[in-house]
Amino acid sequence: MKILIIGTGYVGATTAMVFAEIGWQVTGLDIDAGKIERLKKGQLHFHEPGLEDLIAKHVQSGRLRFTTDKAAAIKEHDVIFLCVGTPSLPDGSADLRYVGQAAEDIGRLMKGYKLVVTKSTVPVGTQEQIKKWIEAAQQTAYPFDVASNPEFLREGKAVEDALHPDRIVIGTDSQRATEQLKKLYWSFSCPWIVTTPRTAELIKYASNSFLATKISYMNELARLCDELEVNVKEIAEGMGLDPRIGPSFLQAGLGYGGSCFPKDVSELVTTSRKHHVNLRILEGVTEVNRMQYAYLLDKVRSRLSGFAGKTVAVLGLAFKPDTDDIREAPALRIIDQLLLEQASVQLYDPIASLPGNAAYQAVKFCTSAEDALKGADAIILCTEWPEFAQLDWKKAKKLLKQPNLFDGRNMMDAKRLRALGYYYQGIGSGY
Ligand SMILES: NC(=O)C1=CN([C@@H]2O[C@H](COP(=O)(O)OP(=O)(O)OC[C@H]3O[C@@H](n4cnc5c(N)ncnc54)[C@H](O)[C@@H]3O)[C@@H](O)[C@H]2O)C=CC1
Ligand SMILES: O=C(O)[C@H]1O[C@H](OP(=O)(O)OP(=O)(O)OC[C@H]2O[C@@H](n3ccc(=O)[nH]c3=O)[C@H](O)[C@@H]2O)[C@H](O)[C@@H](O)[C@@H]1O
Repeated sequence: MKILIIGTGYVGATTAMVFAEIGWQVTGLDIDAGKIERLKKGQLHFHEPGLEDLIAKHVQSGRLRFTTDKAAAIKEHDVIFLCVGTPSLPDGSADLRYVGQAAEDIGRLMKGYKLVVTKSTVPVGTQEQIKKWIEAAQQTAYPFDVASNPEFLREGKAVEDALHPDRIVIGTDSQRATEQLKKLYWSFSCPWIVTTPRTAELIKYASNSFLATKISYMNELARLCDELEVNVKEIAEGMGLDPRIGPSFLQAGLGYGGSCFPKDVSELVTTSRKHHVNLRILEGVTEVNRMQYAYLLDKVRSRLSGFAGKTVAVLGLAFKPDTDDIREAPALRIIDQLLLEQASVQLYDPIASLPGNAAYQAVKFCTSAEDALKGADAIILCTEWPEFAQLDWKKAKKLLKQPNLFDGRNMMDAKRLRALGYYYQGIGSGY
């Protein structure tokens, strides 16, 4: 079986690598010619640890190739994975325009049987819609099957997650599709869930939304911790030792960002409303997350008695470490608000960069953390890059106008920084 991956972003490029790594012949197709040109040379168009080396390895071995030629690619491959984006529409629901275009291409250009597998995160019922799109575009009624195969990888850990998944979820009504997918994933020994397309689609949204719920729960609790002079990190540790709770996703901070949690929670809430079900917990999760950055900014504003004329060093821009992805990054909201309130912003991130639009012209983008700290009245730590923990904070203090450190990721040792003379505040750092 030859595999075609439509969409070579984070998920598509990683999926292409995985199938090449386990021995299949794989082609990546994208409408973005720039991305494809780079991938053909074994170069990645985003930062993801370890991925570029593996892609280069398989481009060189000939097992992995990339193209923009839809017609040839769709004709030549029997198994097609959809890995295109599904961003949010203004009403919060998922924009299926790219999925629709890819399905339409497949229907129009197929010349024999195809198995069409959706890895993109799509609302419940989308497999039925994909079937309709393909049928509507077909000139000849070639047979095909559809299957949902949601992806659970994390950015920054994509290689490890995709090569060693916790589970493989397949949603299809077709026995032939199930057998083909089992063959494709031959080397994986993790648990399998084979179910209906709708169940598979909902498993993905329910998983992301639950993880987002854990985060918002801890963030709300962190606010209480601040009032009670209790440290939320110790609360998380104490809770996490209960195996029914588990230690992961209990880190309070600036809230969740990224291309998935915000859009997926919002899609699930929107879909539920259409079905006259109010997911009140998830509405609360969204609301807590929406205001979490403001909770930290309030602390900074009050310490500085307002932002006008003040210099603020923002450390970290990416929505989390080990990625250059800034989609829905809390740091962006913080910068927007600081600029609105006429602060001077000095920003440093080891990898991520700001969007090129005029709104950010006023931000001084620095080449090191030390550079960003020079003359600052306060530091806001937005992403827990390990290099920030390793900074010489004693020396750094001399660069600052005022030693105010606001740790939006609770990553620093509060006691040590206070002993060095910093005014230190985390989120729920309590005492
Ligand atoms: N980024 C992540 O960590 C994860 C993302 N997902 C889901 O996977 C999907 C893809 O996400 P990303 O990889 O982050 O998106 P992305 O934006 O990085 O990549 C999507 C790619 O699809 C291409 N594309 C769009 N329309 C196309 C078409 N008609 N034909 C060929 N290529 C086309 C775009 O040019 C782009 O390169 C989304 O539904 C997302 O929710 C799921 C799990 C993890
Ligand atoms: O559907 C997706 O796209 C993916 O979304 C998340 O992965 P990702 O967004 O890459 O990153 P996470 O590690 O989950 O972090 C998301 C956000 O939550 C924040 N977070 C995470 C954990 C925590 O305890 N506290 C917390 O604030 C992070 O800082 C980050 O902003 C899920 O973890 C993946 O399983 C899923 O496949």
